[in-house]
Amino acid sequence: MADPKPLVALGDLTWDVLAKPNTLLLPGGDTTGRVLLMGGGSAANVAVWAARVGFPSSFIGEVGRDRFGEFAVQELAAEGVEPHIIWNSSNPTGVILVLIDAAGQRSMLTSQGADFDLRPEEVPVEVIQQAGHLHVTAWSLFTDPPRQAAFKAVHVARDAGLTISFDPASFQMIREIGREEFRRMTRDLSLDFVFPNLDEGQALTGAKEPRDVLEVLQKLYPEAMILLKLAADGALILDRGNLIELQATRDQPIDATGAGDSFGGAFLGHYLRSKDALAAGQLAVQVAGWVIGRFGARPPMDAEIRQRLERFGYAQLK
Ligand SMILES: Nc1ncnc2c1ncn2[C@@H]1O[C@H](COP(=O)(O)OP(=O)(O)OP(=O)(O)O)[C@@H](O)[C@H]1O
Ligand SMILES: O=C(O)C(=O)C[C@H](O)[C@H](O)CO
Repeated sequence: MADPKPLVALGDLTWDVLAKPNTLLLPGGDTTGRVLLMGGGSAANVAVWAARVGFPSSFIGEVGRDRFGEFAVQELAAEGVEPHIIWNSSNPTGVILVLIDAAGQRSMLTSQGADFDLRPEEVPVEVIQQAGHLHVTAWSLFTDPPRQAAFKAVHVARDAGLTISFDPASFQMIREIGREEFRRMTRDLSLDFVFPNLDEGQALTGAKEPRDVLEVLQKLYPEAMILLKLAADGALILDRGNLIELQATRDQPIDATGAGDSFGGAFLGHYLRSKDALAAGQLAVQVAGWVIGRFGARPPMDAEIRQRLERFGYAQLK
């Protein structure tokens, strides 16, 4: 069968600086460093995880013309994500400081750098027109010009018949933009998939209980599949009236950074091929559970994740 048209994620490609008190961090659990630097950015993470489950994927975003930018782009390419990069000579590559507590919960301080310079005229229209799916996050909606760039990308995608997914990214952002304004902006995007976590779902709807949140979200985005991520309580998917409940795995939480992005990327990578929301959701919780048991959003693949992917028929992956 011919390869499906790629997923293209538009938005942030950054470095995460991960720090956890009293823990020495290095990829693979080595103990020779105190702070771990790992590629991040929500949109880039989604592209990487879609690629890791074997779906053709690409990324559009802006990084500084600096060593961090070059390295971040090389990493994407090594993951099999096709980079479409706008190089910025006046603003550096974004850096996210991630503080992780003993329970694995994280808080972030973001310095978006070049991310927040992406202008509508820099969006490579033909890359979107040749793709099958566009993923955007609320990091692009916080300010102009990336907001206008994201709107342009969505309009191009709609005209070219792509499906579109959206991650609200942060409840603080919903609060800062304002619930009504955030709703207005995102309803205009005519989304096919919305991926909030519980905090974001609550901030968007004013409801408290997950099922109430889901119901209001479905009214706000009637055409979309809603995927409500509930951390240790798994996830709920509302697929046009059909409710799917997903149990979380029992992985020991080390660091929650990027759990939601890995969930989204793995889900999309599976679903866009299979159109099977249950199987894609089951894969997504396995992938996200593996991620929370390790540092960072894109820990190096190991035997454990390969085994999990093999159960879903991904035996051929590197
Ligand atoms: N403690 C946990 N135990 C098992 N699985 C978890 C745990 N925390 C998160 N997950 C898995 O990760 C998925 C996404 O987590 P969460 O609900 O925290 O999303 P998020 O807040 O978007 O994540 P992120 O930290 O990337 O912002 C969950 O649906 C679940 O499958
Ligand atoms: O601030 C951003 O742009 C982010 O996307 C933060 C991400 O969640 C973080 O980098 C996770 O890898």
